[in-house]
Amino acid sequence: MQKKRLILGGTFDPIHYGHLRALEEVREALGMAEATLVPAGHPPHRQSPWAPAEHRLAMTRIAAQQAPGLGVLAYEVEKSSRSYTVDTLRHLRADDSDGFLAMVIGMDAFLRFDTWKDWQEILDLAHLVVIGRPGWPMAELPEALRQVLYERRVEDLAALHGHSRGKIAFHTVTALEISATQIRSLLAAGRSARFLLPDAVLDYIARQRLYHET
Ligand SMILES: Nc1ncnc2c1ncn2[C@@H]1O[C@H](COP(=O)(O)OP(=O)(O)OP(=O)(O)O)[C@@H](O)[C@H]1O
Ligand SMILES: O=C(O)c1ccc[n+]([C@@H]2O[C@H](COP(=O)([O-])O)[C@@H](O)[C@H]2O)c1
Repeated sequence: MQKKRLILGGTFDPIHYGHLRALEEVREALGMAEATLVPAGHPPHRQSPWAPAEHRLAMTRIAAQQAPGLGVLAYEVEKSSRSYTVDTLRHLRADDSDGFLAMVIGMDAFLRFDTWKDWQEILDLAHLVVIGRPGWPMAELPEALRQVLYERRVEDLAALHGHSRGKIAFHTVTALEISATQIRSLLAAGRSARFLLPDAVLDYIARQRLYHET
């Protein structure tokens, strides 16, 4: 069955309003009813997330309950191997080879996109929606990515709808300078992280004592 799918992958350690608001704004700008968060199980590029995958999945599910149409794909957490984005996209394409598939990626992640496993295949499996993030200028883009932009960039999100995959669009979202690193530091120092992430996620963190001093 052909679907329209919009995904945002992340370590989500923990998920916060920077993630949620960015995905919400892209979803709305694309005129889509649904969007999916994809927590990474074993991120290939990090030594180790702070919270175990099952807790990051649980926090992501709690956050997703806040909005109708927001879903969570547990695929990367449920498989034992490393979470390469290309594998997840192949998995989604196995279900729906022709449907519209777009992946949101922050500018900080896009600047290193040419180091991702089979990154050129990723571009043939899905659209990329690159969102601006405070402090990460485009000027730092490596040459390989400049070339890819030259070949694949479209003017705006609306132009993606003419294709099911393979294009890159930039979209500016409300700049929320929130990071999971900042939240972990605040909590470890015994300080408040309220209003940076959903209260229900904070309650879960407190119950599970995930980032607090021991
Ligand atoms: N405040 C934000 N605004 C827009 N995009 C964001 C924001 N925070 C994270 N993202 C994007 O969301 C995706 C997942 O991010 P991730 O889970 O690594 O969060 P993070 O806050 O960057 O975490 P950490 O501080 O641990 O590196 C990435 O593509 C990242 O660029
Ligand atoms: O597949 C890869 O090689 C790859 C390399 C770096 C990052 N990613 C994915 O990019 C997303 C954002 O990563 P991060 O570190 O910002 O949470 C997350 O879904 C990662 O699995 C994927």
